[in-house]
Amino acid sequence: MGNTDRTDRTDRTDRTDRTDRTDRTDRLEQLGIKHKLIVSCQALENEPLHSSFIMGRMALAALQGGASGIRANTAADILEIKSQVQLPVIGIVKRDYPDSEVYITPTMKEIEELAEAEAEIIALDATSSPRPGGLTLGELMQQIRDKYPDQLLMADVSTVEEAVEAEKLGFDMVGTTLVGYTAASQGQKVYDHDFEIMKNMLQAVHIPVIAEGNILTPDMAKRCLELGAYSVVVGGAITRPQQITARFVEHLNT
Ligand SMILES: CC(=O)N[C@H](C=O)[C@@H](O)[C@H](O)[C@H](O)COP(=O)(O)O
Repeated sequence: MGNTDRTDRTDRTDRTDRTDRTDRTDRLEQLGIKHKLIVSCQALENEPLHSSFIMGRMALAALQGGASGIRANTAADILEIKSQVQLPVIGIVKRDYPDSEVYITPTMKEIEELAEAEAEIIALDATSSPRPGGLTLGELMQQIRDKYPDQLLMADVSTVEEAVEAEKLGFDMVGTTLVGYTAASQGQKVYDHDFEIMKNMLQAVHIPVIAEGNILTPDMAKRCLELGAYSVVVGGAITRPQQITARFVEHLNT
């Protein structure tokens, strides 16, 4: 009898999870970012363009150029961006914690800030790096899903294994954002060997794969979509003039 009760409860939970997931998949489709360009508008405290006002105008420029979505850091920037453009936002909060290398939306606190700012998608570090407070990614996911069952979640990963794990944990999409930025992916670039890591991720998971990180040219962005990426996120090559300038200068000096 007890077992039957448990089975019924598990079935119900499974059904609810499946319904939530189907709803979220429909909502992702409705955002209109499939096969489209998303522009990341970010400037940290140590960057010349650090300012919510400027990020809002960057987003407006991106909209005028034809972007279909924006990626942004902090609730303040997201609110300003949303006052300028009606585009879906992938929100993150970059915050350093003393006991962890994880800095992209590391804890529930940042998730709450982004949910409050109504980011259509929340992205968080889903690498195997140890998290603040010793919480596992699975434990954090459980907390997020308990509080925000409808929230679309993007896993920023650095390896194929992390992408597989993210899918198992119930993320709605996975991004190549952190390729080259973790110990596990040191020395790699997402575009190496014709985007080999991304191709392997596309083989390994069923959820959408978003190409992000070091996509430097329109050709690269197009290639990502040709290979099957759901969307492509471009940041520095569009919104960080210091990086763009350095690329020109370096080329002139070689
Ligand atoms: C590694 C990390 O912290 N990436 C951050 C994630 O949001 C941003 O600083 C990047 O600009 C963004 O991922 C887009 O990439 P790129 O600027 O290379 O096009």
